[in-house]
Amino acid sequence: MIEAQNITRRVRGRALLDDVTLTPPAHAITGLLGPNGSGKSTLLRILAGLQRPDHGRVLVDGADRATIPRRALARRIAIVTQHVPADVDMSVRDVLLLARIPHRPALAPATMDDHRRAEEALDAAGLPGIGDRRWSQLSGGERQRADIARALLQDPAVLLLDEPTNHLDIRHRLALFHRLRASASTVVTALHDLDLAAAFCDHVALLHDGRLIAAGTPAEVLTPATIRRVYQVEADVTAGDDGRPRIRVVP
Ligand SMILES: Nc1ncnc2c1ncn2[C@@H]1O[C@H](COP(=O)(O)OP(=O)(O)OP(=O)(O)O)[C@@H](O)[C@H]1O
Repeated sequence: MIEAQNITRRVRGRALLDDVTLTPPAHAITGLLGPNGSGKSTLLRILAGLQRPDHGRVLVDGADRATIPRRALARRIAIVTQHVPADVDMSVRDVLLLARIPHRPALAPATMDDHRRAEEALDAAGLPGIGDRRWSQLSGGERQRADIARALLQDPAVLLLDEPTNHLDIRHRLALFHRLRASASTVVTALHDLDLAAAFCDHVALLHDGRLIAAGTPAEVLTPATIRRVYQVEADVTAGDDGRPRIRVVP
């Protein structure tokens, strides 16, 4: 559905991404892992079309994304960036309704159904009744949850999330991943929390210095040797009853 082929991105001679090929399985959750500065956000931004690669291409349903009209892409791909903009002078409801624009004729106003769905999206995000609040007045965690609700309201075939849990408390982290698991979208999410990745991702891809060094199931990728190599920490990894790895970083 979405595919990165041989992506290289250089800035002032330095490779932020070096020949990265990623094929996230459709309708599954792919965790994009790697230390700070390893290239996760850059890859997500290139997948979303917010940045261009110097080499390589992104395919969407088999077609080069550069050839697909913006509006058609907006119906298929949604992104939640790491730093959700706060200085937006709009109501929460109006921000969410932006997600429906690609789904209706140009310049047509939001429909009753759009309004109903926006309220439902806020309810599902655990934010009932906040539609009239100003976006700029939400807390960091509320804004992150509302922005994820906006992206889901876009009904994207591909949902790209950059550190979607960095402002969320533990309950809302779990709630988010249960929702992602229930969604039909192909999800690619940058994550620092290896336990969360092990528990919920179907597939993980590990970046290190702009290179993809491992990809596969969490059990295949999240081994003590790989964690040591990439994160330079010692970790005990055991298999849970569900076969998924449980990771305990040795202090
Ligand atoms: N516009 C830019 N110009 C120069 N360097 C950049 C630019 N954007 C990103 N970088 C550098 O590219 C590298 C990869 O950054 P990126 O944000 O993709 O990493 P990341 O894996 O998402 O990191 P983090 O986990 O800290 O969010 C970093 O070293 C960063 O400093």
